[in-house]
Amino acid sequence: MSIESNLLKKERQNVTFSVEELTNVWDGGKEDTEIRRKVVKVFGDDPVLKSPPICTMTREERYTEATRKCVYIFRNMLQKNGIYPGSKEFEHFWNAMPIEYTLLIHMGAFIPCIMSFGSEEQVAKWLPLSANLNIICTYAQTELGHGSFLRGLETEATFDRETQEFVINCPKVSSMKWWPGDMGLNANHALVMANLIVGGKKYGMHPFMVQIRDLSTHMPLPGVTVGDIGSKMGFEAIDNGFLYMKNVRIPRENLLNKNSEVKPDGTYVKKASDRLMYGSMVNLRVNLPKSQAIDVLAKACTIAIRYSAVRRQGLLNPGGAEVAVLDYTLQQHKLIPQLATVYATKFAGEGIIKKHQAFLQNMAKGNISDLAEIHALSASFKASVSEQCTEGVEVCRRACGGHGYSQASGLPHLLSKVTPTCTYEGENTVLYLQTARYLVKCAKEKAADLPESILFLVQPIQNARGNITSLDNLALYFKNRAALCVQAASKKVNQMSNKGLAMHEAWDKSSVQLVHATKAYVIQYIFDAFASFVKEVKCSKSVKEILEDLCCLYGLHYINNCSGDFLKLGILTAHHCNIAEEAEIALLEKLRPNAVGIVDAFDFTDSSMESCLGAYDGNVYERLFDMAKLSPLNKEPVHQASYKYLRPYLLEGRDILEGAKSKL
Ligand SMILES: CCCCCCCCCCCCCCCCCC(=O)SCCNC(=O)CCNC(=O)[C@H](O)C(C)(C)COP(=O)(O)OP(=O)(O)OC[C@H]1O[C@@H](n2cnc3c(N)ncnc32)[C@H](O)[C@@H]1OP(=O)(O)O
Ligand SMILES: Cc1cc2nc3c(=O)[nH]c(=O)nc-3n(C[C@H](O)[C@H](O)[C@H](O)COP(=O)(O)OP(=O)(O)OC[C@H]3O[C@@H](n4cnc5c(N)ncnc54)[C@H](O)[C@@H]3O)c2cc1C
Repeated sequence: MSIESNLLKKERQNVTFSVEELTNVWDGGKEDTEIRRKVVKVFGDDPVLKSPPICTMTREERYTEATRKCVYIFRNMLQKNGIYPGSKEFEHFWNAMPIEYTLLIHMGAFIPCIMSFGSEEQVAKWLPLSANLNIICTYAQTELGHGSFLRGLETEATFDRETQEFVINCPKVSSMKWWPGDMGLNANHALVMANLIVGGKKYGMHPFMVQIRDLSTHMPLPGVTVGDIGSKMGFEAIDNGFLYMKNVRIPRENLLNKNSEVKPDGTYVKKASDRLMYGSMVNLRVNLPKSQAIDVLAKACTIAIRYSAVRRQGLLNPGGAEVAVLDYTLQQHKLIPQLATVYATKFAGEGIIKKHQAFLQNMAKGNISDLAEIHALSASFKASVSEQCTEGVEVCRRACGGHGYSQASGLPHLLSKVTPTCTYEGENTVLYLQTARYLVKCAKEKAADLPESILFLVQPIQNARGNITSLDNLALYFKNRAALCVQAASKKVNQMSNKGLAMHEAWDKSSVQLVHATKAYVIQYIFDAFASFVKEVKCSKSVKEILEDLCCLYGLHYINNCSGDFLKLGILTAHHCNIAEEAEIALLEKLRPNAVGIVDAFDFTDSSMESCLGAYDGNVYERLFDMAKLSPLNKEPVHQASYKYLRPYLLEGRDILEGAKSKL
């Protein structure tokens, strides 16, 4: 056993709580842990799902491997292993997925969309085909020229009464669909968001099923120009695509018509609120943070904390032995708060998923009264979590020094996976502004007209009592700050408008404060939800203590990072801020011996991380060396480029050096 493995073994011996029990809490119960492990094992044991490490493959190989494996998973493995939407197995399915995958937009975005936009007959037609991969369909909304401002989308679907068809056109280069996942190479259909035009009248964005490739040859159909948009910062395996359509004709029935319909005579019938057109985005914003951001940060923490526990660098005591970098207070200050973020966002996210499920049940009965609340909550939650996790992964990467820059650490891959969560499914600033709109409206309402989650905005500010670092008091500081920030931002909008500015100008001039207020709102939501979870969860004292400490650390770390705000608003005094700083440092010291145990509790398999720094056994140096040997550049002892370009000068060097030697 290597020295490094021994060091991790010792770390594990010092852990003061049951790692298995924390795993159960993380998974949602003992039974869930068993199910997750079962799913992970089935996938992990299957030889068809083995591939070379991603950092040794080209982009083309990565796309090919990911497609090969996903087709196998979706066609052969899901049904066979009882993994279907609604099952417990499905909830843990992400943990078993290969490190890279394609067909995500088809499975994760298109299928939910067909279910929310399609009539019963349309769902009956398209759902089995797509579930069996008999068709592959992308979600084509964003265009080259517009992504955020959906009313600016330019693709048109014009109704031709004569032929009972819609004619799809991208009038300009800027109107071509750009970015949709699975679209470049795999999809033969696209759910296209286009402006509906009937009899010269525009009815706004509607969803259309458009076939883009031939069913037998997979060649693009007449009028369709489609392909891959090229290399990106990450997502090498995914064929994000472009799609240009010129006079592409589709049958009238291909307008997904659950919410609105065009009759054969051209009559437009609206069956439900326009807002439901945005429903698919709410659905993804609620569901993507866990798998695409929180788990990614959890993996980055696992890698950085295990590595920091084995990496020896420098001395704490003059004359003493070299210490693990995790023993430095500053390294703890970088990494342990990231662990707190993982826990806070995961448990707060579960609350939002439950709220969304309740909303969907009500919607099925025709009641969409909670739509504004769930839209505001999911938009700001997606924005805040993606931001916190992206920052957190980069902190973890840099905390691994030089090796964190190597693809072999697994950290650059995680960073490039989490970064676009700040952009896709709604650019974060744009989403914060959506929530701000709701908050400003709520701030003007009477308490009786507001949902419980927002009531604090209009209630009198309460003073904290007793220990300032108690979870109750921390929750109160966050609530007070959110209420005061929202009130201040609303006041600014009003003042600007009273000065004579048009409402949209007043809004833009106040937008810095509005986004700040929204961030304050969503952080109070996350803290409150995590604190409530910690209070209610049934577990042993030692596990509860870990969760309480993580919750307290989440609150204190946030407050210490923006204490100016709390001071400015009169919520905390300088004396309170000093106490909060010291309390955070004390918590870091307290959590340090359990840090490896806490990341072990995430229970990630080595193959799900592909990290030389983060493997369970801690054998970092051997793994780094082995991975370097696999680099395609090391295939031959001398690379062709050296022979081709360097050799003439190297030979000159040889002659000079050997000449010098013979003169000696
Ligand atoms: C086997 C696999 C299993 C999978 C499991 C699932 C796991 C998931 C994993 C999937 C990973 C996903 C990977 C990547 C996906 C990327 C896909 C995309 O980016 S796709 C592209 C994503 N693209 C984007 O996200 C685009 C972002 N842009 C937008 O969303 C909109 O254009 C806008 C909302 C910002 C403005 O639009 P505009 O028309 O100017 O609107 P106004 O401002 O004038 O407001 C009008 C009124 O509407 C209201 N309202 C608004 N939204 C909503 C809503 N959602 N709801 C309700 N209401 C909403 C608003 O409050 C207001 O109300 P009021 O005040 O009047 O009462
Ligand atoms: C990896 C990846 C996968 C994607 N997958 C898909 C997909 O499957 N399907 C699909 O349809 N799309 C997809 N997209 C596109 C994605 O949804 C858009 O990129 C996103 O919605 C942002 O829109 P945009 O690119 O137009 O940014 P822009 O809106 O142009 O943003 C540029 C800047 O302008 C700012 N800005 C914009 N509006 C405002 C405003 N009102 N006030 C203040 N500031 C503003 C933004 O904050 C940002 O700083 C994907 C994108 C990526 C990166």
